[in-house]
Amino acid sequence: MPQPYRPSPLSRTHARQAARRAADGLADVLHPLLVLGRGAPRLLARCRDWWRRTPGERRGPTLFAVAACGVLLWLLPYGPALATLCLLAATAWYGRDGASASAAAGAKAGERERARLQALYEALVPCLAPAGDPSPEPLYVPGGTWEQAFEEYAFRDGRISELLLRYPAWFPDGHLTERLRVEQLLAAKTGRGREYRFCWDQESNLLEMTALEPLPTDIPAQPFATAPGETVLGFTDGYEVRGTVPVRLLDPHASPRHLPPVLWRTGHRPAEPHLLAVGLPGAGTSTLLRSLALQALRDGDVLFVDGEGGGEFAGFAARRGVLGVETTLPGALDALEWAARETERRLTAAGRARQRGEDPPAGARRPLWVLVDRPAALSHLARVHGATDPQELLRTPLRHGRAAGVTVVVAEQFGSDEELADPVLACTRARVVLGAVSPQEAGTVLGAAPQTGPPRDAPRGRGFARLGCGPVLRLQVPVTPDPLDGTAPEAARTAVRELLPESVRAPAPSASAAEGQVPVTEGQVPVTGAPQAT
Ligand SMILES: Nc1ncnc2c1ncn2[C@@H]1O[C@H](COP(=O)(O)OP(=O)(O)OP(=O)(O)O)[C@@H](O)[C@H]1O
Repeated sequence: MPQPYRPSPLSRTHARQAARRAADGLADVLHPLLVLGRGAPRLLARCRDWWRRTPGERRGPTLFAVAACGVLLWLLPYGPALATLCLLAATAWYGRDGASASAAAGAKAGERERARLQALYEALVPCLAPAGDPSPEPLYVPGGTWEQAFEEYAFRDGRISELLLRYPAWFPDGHLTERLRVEQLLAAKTGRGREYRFCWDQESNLLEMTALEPLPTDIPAQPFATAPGETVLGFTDGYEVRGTVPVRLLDPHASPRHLPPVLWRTGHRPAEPHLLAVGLPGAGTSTLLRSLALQALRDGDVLFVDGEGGGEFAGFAARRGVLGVETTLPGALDALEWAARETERRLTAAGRARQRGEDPPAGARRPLWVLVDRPAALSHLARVHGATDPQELLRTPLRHGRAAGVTVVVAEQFGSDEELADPVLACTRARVVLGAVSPQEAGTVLGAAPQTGPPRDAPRGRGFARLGCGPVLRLQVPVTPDPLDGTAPEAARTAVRELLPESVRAPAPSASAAEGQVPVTEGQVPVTGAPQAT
């Protein structure tokens, strides 16, 4: 049966490019007409404004002077032609690109929009117009109008969606608190419940505000199309990252979308080999760990240490590639001691192989992920019982994990993050913050404050990510619930179940596939069954 014709994305792109080229060509040909068409309403608007500003007693003489000039031009040889030429020149001048943007915008703005812009301007006056402003012509003055400060704007659904405003040169735009004051005011006055991106152009004293579309919250766990060594932390805005991955949505009837992922590179040469995620309670850090574990299990082994002991990772127990799910202090200590020894063993094995001019053995190459949820709780217990601090045991995997193919991910809650040990803070250069935290709080974890702040009703799994010294990206973690959590949507739990490796009780698929894996069930200490542990 012949298949229905489905245009490929490439041909659509070509069609779009062809249409764009045709439109560009047409715009070039019609450019003079477009300039005149743009200039005429601007000129009219200026004349109307000027007429409105002219006091009543001067309107009569002005009209008389204009009429006299008109008659004179009419009588002069070539007068009408000269007048028409002057009018065309003036129209073209006002129609040029960037000419009198605010005046043009003002002409387009309706009464309600003008009122909104004026209200916003007046709200900004106390922030941007202090007593004793030294500028001869202040941009922000009580009783001033928005046209003098707002260069560009756009409305969407009756609310301001974009704004480019000029701020005074004296404004301390290098101070985070001063910036945040203006940003919070703008966000509050332009409509709550939305997220905004603020770009401060310090060279030109311009602030650009853009209302952002919400990030999609219906992306289930799935095998993402990534290169080896790449892990999807979540999804972000299209303008921040290059490239997209095809994504299936929770709704089985919805067509797949191409979304921009936040990709974290792990393996032997990454700049950010370990990750620290800090979140508000219930914001989704355990979910992030589950999402990472499902991706890591495609070609590696995973060891869970759950400091809270809430059974968040019980669904992973007794699965192939899962070396352990430790929920108690003794179990966690044994597991982390093993992870430290395993890191050393891999380093030694890889070093010896290199001396012989060979590749490291497969057992030293297979990625190992150590996922630690709430280590501060374990450290507290260890202090009480006089045991070794589990975070200290992470020192070796954190310091040498990169060369040994060991990746450490630590998740902690705000409030307990001060109890994170130095090695954890020093070696985790990939950072994630989850929950509706203030930009300052996010900045303490990420090392730079985000240009946006999450709305008060931030969905679960929403936050920010920063890889090394890169930009702060908005992040939405895929829906990856505990498959045993009855409150989570069934479709999302099924997606997780489908990705979980087989149970260790199922017959091994083949000897080579099981190489380097020794399954350990929940509560078992990985050290006893650790592969090639020395
Ligand atoms: N990205 C997400 N999309 C949808 N639901 C989520 C997401 N992240 C978390 N949730 C839901 O929010 C609830 C809390 O998630 P999770 O247990 O991961 O949070 P947490 O930060 O570990 O909190 P706590 O440490 O207090 O348990 C769960 O019901 C989970 O299914």
